[in-house]
Amino acid sequence: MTTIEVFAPAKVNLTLHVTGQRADGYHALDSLVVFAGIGDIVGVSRAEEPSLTVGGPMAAGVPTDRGNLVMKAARLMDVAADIHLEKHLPAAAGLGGGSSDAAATVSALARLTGQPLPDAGDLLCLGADVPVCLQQSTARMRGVGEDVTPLPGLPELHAVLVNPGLPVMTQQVFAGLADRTNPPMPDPLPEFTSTAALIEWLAGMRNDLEAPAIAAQPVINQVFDTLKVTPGCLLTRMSGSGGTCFGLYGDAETASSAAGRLQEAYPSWWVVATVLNAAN
Ligand SMILES: C[C@@](CO)(OP(=O)(O)O)[C@H](O)COP(=O)(O)OP(=O)(O)OC[C@H]1O[C@@H](n2ccc(N)nc2=O)[C@H](O)[C@@H]1O
Ligand SMILES: Nc1ncnc2c1ncn2[C@@H]1O[C@H](COP(=O)(O)OP(=O)(O)O)[C@@H](O)[C@H]1O
Repeated sequence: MTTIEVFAPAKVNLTLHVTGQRADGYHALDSLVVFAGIGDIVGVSRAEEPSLTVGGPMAAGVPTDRGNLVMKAARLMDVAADIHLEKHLPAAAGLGGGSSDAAATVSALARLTGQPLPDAGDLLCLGADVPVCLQQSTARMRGVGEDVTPLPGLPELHAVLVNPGLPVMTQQVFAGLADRTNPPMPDPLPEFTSTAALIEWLAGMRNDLEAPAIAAQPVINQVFDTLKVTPGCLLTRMSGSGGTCFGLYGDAETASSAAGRLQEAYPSWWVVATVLNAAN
């Protein structure tokens, strides 16, 4: 029996500007999206009836029924498959775990069956993050998530991702926005010749969802405070609708030592040192 495995990396929003709201309630975004070295793994093989097993260190609480986005992705492809999902990413964390799993499922099933990939509109129905997650490469994401422009050549970044273990509901965070019409990033984006230049520019950008996410889960403030004082931390920001925040560092060793300190001080938090944008 042929099994196809696809890596589903964490999505990290280096910036997330909310620039408007559509009549259907969805928000217009302008976001610089990168992918991390950590992620879930999706394995698919053909079956008589659809089935799903979920394992891995972050499996607790992840749906194992038709509500799982990997099952929705298989239904969209109209393929009966045995799916095994190995969760390494926290759920409801601003890392697009479910979206990345769904995109990986679509890719895996397309390879398994030879079917074409679904069109952009169908992918968007699985989740606003699914189109960018299908690309798995650095991009500027606009619209509600359907407008994905690849951004090759961005310098790679050494990061620590920190999630305090409390789920954050994306819909609730968008609903808590005080202002829905904020400035986009510059167009075109500047060209970055070094990591330092990129981080300096990022410091002038924003994640507009930080304030409503902190209102929903005040522990995010503690994550920021803790990350900021780790030696060598150059920038902190929240990813997506939270609660995962990231710190950026000048090199892998400094990031890894910051992660070690954080994990020791907060054993219940999910802490990972990783490279963002490596395969870019
Ligand atoms: C905020 C972002 C930023 O990358 O990331 P996450 O926090 O999910 O990782 C995404 O836009 C989330 O994408 P995704 O999680 O796939 O969103 P969906 O399931 O389509 O939508 C969840 C809810 O978020 C709100 N939503 C989502 C996207 C968008 N452009 N406008 C919205 O208002 C809607 O209230 C929707 O009901
Ligand atoms: N494969 C999946 N992995 C994680 N969560 C999933 C998955 N499929 C469905 N879900 C549901 O989607 C919700 C959002 O999870 P997730 O996609 O990880 O959020 P975020 O994009 O904020 O990181 C979870 O609360 C969970 O119930």
